Amino acid sequence: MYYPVDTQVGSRLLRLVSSVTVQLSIVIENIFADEREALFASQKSILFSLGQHVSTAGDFSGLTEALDKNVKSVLGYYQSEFKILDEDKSILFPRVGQTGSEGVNTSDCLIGCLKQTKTKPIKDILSISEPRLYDLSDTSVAECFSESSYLGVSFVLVTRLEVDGKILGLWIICYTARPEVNPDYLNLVKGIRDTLSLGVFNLILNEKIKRREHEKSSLLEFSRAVAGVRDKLELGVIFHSFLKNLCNLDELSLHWLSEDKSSQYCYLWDTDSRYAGDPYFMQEAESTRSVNDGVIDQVLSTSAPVFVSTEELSGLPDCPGYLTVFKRYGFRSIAALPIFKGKEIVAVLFVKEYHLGEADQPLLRSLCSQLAIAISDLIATERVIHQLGEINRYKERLEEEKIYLTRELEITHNYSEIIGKSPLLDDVFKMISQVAISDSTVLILGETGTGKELIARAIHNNSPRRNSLLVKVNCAALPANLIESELFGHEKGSFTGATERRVGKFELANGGTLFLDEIGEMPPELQVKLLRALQEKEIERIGGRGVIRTDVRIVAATNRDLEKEINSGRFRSDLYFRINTFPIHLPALRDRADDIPLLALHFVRRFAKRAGKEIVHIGSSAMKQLMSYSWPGNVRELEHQIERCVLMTKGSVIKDVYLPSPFLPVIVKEASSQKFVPGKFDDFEKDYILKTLKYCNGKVSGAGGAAELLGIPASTLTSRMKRLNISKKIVEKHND
Ligand SMILES: Nc1ncnc2c1ncn2[C@@H]1O[C@H](COP(=O)(O)OP(=O)(O)OP(=O)(O)O)[C@@H](O)[C@H]1O
Repeated sequence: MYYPVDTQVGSRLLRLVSSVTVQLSIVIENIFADEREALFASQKSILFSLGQHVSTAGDFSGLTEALDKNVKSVLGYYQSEFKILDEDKSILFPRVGQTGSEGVNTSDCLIGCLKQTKTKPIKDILSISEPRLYDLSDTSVAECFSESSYLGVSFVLVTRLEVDGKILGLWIICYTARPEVNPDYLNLVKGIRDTLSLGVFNLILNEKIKRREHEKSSLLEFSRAVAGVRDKLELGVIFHSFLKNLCNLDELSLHWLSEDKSSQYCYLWDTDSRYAGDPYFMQEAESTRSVNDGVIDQVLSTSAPVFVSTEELSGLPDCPGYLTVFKRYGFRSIAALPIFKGKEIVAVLFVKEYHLGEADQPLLRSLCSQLAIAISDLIATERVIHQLGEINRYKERLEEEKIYLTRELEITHNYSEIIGKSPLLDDVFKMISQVAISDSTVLILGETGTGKELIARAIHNNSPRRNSLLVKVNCAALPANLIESELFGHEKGSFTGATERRVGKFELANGGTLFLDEIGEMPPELQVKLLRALQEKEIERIGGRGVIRTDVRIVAATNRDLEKEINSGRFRSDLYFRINTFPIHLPALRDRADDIPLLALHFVRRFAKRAGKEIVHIGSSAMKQLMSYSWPGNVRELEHQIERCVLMTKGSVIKDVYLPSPFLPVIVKEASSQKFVPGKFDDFEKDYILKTLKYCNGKVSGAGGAAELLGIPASTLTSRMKRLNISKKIVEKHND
């Protein structure tokens, strides 16, 4: 309804209205100003209180608590989160400490949600300095906040945290419904963000300082631990505990490179890992391999960590087994990290599914370079110990050789010549030249004193083994219980009396020839062991823990009829067949009488020289006697006979020989003239030896000694005397 206004009344009214309007405007303006001031004051007090709480927050958890306490109700959010950039700004790490409504800790959902800053939406978000609201139903950004949407968040207001132009990360405010974001709200958010930025900056700095201190103390602890390491085992334990605990590295294996970087082998591995006990891994890892496995070669060429998925691995053309094992045990990826000693890469560390954070690198690098120094020290020590062991073994062998050669020198005379031109000896020479060059086992058969040892030496000296030792073992001269140790050696403490470790004759003869003299006397239990050693070319020291490979040529000799010995059960037929591959029969001296003058003159020259006499000839009657004697003791007997003649001869010609023929029939006669009384063979043997000793006035060895008369070596007689309990006293008693 419209009322016409009296112009006078109307203009008065208009003036009144306009002055009221002015007044009203002033009042309203004042009210607004008051309200803004109140809002400003409340924002100021919020920011003030927040600032106080932020400055005392010791970590991101405290920071979030401070936020929730001071601004959560004002901003009306559901939860808020921080994502902080790593040092090289390539990754956004969610920081532990986000709390949801009612204090629900959601941090677990966010662990591991790393964001690569190079990817499109994250890159864009980081480039905006002003707070921006994102609707999570928009798929182009939802992926960046996937963990939030999982918690029922539908909007996020994201703002960059920065101090002096240095971007620190993002503050993400999460809402379950669209918030009303007006300019006042935005101003408050910005104010809070600036306070938070300072808090975050301080926290990051604080963390850095703490990390450095931790690094320093860890390194100190590590070097202390490593300094006390004595062996690989101890180093392995330290290696695992430090790298696992400090750098969170798991399932480790360290591959050491050769000096020329062409090959590598696994030096240490995680004994707790699932694959550690896998025989395939062990076999693969412990053997030396080329570095060209598609991974280590990459590390070497780039001098940087290499990350490979196990899928990729199995596609590599020559992928070694130790890498494929990782796939078999379910690893999705492997990191291969170079380990430096100074500037040189000395090893590569394989780690399971590992993301190498920038922050971990300095500590890891320092730990690894200390480890590398420790390993190279250990390897150098191992090498020195190994070399010392080798030197000691070598010294031991040289020592044994020296003892042996000295002993040999004492007991042997001149074996360089085999004297004789008879057709029978010629046949022997032919056989020696046939067999010497081969590695065949030779069995020399012949009566005592026919020169079997001489032939054995000739075989050795004409064989390719001549520069190594010919080692002799007299199987008859040693008691049965000692022959085994003599042949195979023993470890210290392996039996009573084994006070020192001893290298056996088999080992001593390695590369050379072992002469088993009087093999027919070897005790049956040892014959089995000898057969095994000959067949398998391996021996075992008494009390030893492993077998020792040997390369020995065997020459055996006996004056026994081995076939008879087999029939009587004293010699193993299998051993006989093993050693009888190339038999050489030495003729008895009586069967090659043509050689007697040559041999006799040879011995005259030798003994005359030794006695300082000038004897040049053997008279014809003496020679006749020598030629007609039957020589049961063969060349040895002739040798001793001539020695005696030389000693007895005054002029330059040997006119008389002193052959033992008169005495032997005496004994035989005496024995045969008596009425036969059956008795033990040992008793008969004992009696016979005693009588011979009596005849020789107790002289065992040398010219005119009992051994010569009995036609056996002095060592054999001594051992038989021991066995039959014939002591010096008994001999003397017998003489009385
Ligand atoms: N043809 C020879 N020329 C020179 N000396 C010889 C010859 N044959 C044997 N002798 C000498 O005779 C001695 C006995 O020789 P050897 O010890 O080789 O005999 P053997 O057959 O091994 O005796 P045994 O069976 O008793 O052990 C040695 O001193 C050796 O030098």
